[in-house]
Amino acid sequence: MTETVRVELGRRSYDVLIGPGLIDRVGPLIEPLSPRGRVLILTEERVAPLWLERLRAGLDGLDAPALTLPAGEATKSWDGLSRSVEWLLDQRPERSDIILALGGGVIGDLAGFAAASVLRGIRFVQVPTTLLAQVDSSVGGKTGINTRHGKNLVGAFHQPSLVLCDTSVLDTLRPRDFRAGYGEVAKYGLLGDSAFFSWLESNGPALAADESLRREAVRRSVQMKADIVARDETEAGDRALLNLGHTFAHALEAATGYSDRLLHGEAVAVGCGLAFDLSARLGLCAQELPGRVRAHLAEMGLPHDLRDIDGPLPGAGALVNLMGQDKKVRDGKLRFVLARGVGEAFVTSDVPHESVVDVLSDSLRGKS
Ligand SMILES: NC(=O)c1ccc[n+]([C@@H]2O[C@H](COP(=O)([O-])OP(=O)(O)OC[C@H]3O[C@@H](n4cnc5c(N)ncnc54)[C@H](O)[C@@H]3O)[C@@H](O)[C@H]2O)c1
Ligand SMILES: O=C(O)C(=O)C[C@@H](O)[C@H](O)[C@H](O)COP(=O)(O)O
Ligand SMILES: [Zn+2]
Repeated sequence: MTETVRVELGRRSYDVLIGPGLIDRVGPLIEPLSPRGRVLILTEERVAPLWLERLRAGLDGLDAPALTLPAGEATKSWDGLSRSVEWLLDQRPERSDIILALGGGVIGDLAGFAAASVLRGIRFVQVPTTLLAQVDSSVGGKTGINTRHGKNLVGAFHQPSLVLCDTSVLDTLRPRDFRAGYGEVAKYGLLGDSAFFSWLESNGPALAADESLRREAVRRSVQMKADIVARDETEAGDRALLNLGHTFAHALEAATGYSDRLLHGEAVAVGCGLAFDLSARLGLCAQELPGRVRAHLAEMGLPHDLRDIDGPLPGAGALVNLMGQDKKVRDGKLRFVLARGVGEAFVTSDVPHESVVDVLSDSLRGKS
């Protein structure tokens, strides 16, 4: 059973297909995009041994050279970009070729940026292999890399031409990577769909083992993202809601060196807990709401407080300084995505500095 969500962006509209077994049909599915072109695959060393040959078999004999990069967030870097771009140029690409990203959000963001840059833009297809990439990073066209100045600070909006979310590919994910992806799934319910959050409270623990529930979670997440992106492709307004928890998350990822100490989805879970703490502290939402959010994140095995992060962290003041690298900063003021309730997020810069420091200090309390 395959579900389709359409991302409506005029002549750059595209489909997101969701269901088991899509990887075996990649050839016929991408053929209409470029009947004569080649497929240039970017992937990484953990995904390639599991899924590359299967994908190639599904390409029905199409010419499809592949570059296999190191796994992990450090690949979403200048070094990863230059290796990708130089390899793509070695293949003597033409504009009728297609770049195919086979991997999680790291490969998707990197390959998308390479696709935006090579020959000033080649079409690309996302075959996301993590829960996070299926529900979030493969859709919407935000591509880019991290630099020493911060997370995702160099990149481009470059929409894919097709997204193939094969839900059976998630079977090989390590449990920790599945849980991290769930951080972004929970985010959707928290930011804009309280019925979805209630559904997740009932069904979240069963998702990892049940393909049809997983497909439903991916479909609802992708549909919400597609609607938001169609309204606001380049984040002039509503799209910033997708950043719930991220002002905190990106600072924490910088503080932990973009390493396995804290995965992006885990940082988002901690950030969502803190965003609800801040909302309650400012009297915007009910005082018991952060407890409800945390109870669900904890049930899903996700961190939700700074004291849940192993190893040393900077103090509250230093974390606030790191938040200053955020793209939502306006006139030097931090902007946050806060909430009046579950599913009722909004963007505001009306947040006293001391309240942010207090929330961070509380969350650090008891940290060893
Ligand atoms: N562009 C966007 O809109 C957007 C949205 C959300 C997140 N992101 C970015 O996405 C990145 C995080 O993505 P991620 O969580 O997918 O990380 P990732 O790409 O590093 O994948 C997580 C881990 O899973 C492994 N893996 C991938 N697929 C697998 C599979 N099928 N079986 C077994 N192992 C597999 C990878 O090797 C890696 O170790 C971050 O850089 C984040 O900033 C971007
Ligand atoms: O697609 C978006 O818009 C998002 O904000 C999705 C986020 O989950 C994602 O982490 C994104 O990469 C953050 O973008 P940034 O522009 O805040 O770096
Ligand atoms: Zn994110």
